[in-house]
Amino acid sequence: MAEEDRPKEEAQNEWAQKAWRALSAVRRQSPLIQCITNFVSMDLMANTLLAAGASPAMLHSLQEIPDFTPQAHALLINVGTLSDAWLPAMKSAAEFATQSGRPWVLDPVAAGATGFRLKACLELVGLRPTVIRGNGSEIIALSKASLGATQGVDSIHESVDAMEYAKSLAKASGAIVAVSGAVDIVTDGQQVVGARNGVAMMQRITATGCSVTALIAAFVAVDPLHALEATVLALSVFGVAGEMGMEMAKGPASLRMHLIDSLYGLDQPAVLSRINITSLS
Ligand SMILES: Nc1ncnc2c1ncn2[C@@H]1O[C@H](COP(=O)(O)OP(=O)(O)OP(=O)(O)O)[C@@H](O)[C@H]1O
Ligand SMILES: Cc1ncsc1CCO
Ligand SMILES: [Mg+2]
Repeated sequence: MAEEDRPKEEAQNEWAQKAWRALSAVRRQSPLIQCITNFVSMDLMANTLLAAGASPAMLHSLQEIPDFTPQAHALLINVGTLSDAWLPAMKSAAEFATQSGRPWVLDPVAAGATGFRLKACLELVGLRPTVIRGNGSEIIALSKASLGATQGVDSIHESVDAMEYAKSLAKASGAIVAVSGAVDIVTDGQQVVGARNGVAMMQRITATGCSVTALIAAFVAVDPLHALEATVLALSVFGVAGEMGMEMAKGPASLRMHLIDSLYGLDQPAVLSRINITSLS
């Protein structure tokens, strides 16, 4: 190795060690993750959390939140199939999580697609999520607080196009902001870290983004004082599972299965050799 590459290599190794420790903590502690999520994502999200060693619970009744949310180690709110009836439950759960000192994570699906959705997402941001994870178009819409520039739930932007918007959203909201894509970008408004794991085929499976947001909730649940690190580690670990799954897959449907199997079976050598995280700031 060239002398000048050594610090980079050391930083990379450090991230990889942290990833293995974080995944091991999730497996050991099996944090309970309350997910208020869209109908499309429920199955893949619950199975992603189980494969990682966490414990998912898809509860969204307003009446159950006072009893249940304080018991959960983290909360995930995803507005993918938002309706009038669900929004009060989302807000109540966010408030209970915060009051109970639990981290909560927001997935602002298609934030720029409709006025109702954008307003709801902005109100949820006002309830101080620990982390916000979206695709490029979602983070741009949320940061600008304006409609447009999205293809429904799919992004028309590269994650790197959203970097400055992510930083300003992080500064304005106090949340860690993550933008998924070829490079997953994570920022607290100052520091920016990139994770380069994953395969493009993951975009061809619905709810991989939703599921990695739930995985972020699980990683933050076991290390709530280091939410930026936990977020980038969750994104990278999910990406590694995608890379390994792709080696066995024939297309999106078999990738979905092999990704879950790979996440479940991830071992230390695979994590240490594949994690690809670098500082971008
Ligand atoms: N070009 C790419 N190369 C590698 N990984 C990618 C690429 N695009 C997306 N991913 C990965 O795919 C997953 C989903 O990201 P994506 O940006 O598609 O989320 P999303 O649009 O919110 O998805 P959904 O709404 O369907 O849940 C993330 O883990 C991300 O890292
Ligand atoms: C396809 C779709 N529509 C609303 S939510 C969702 C899942 C991916 O975000
Ligand atoms: Mg999404």
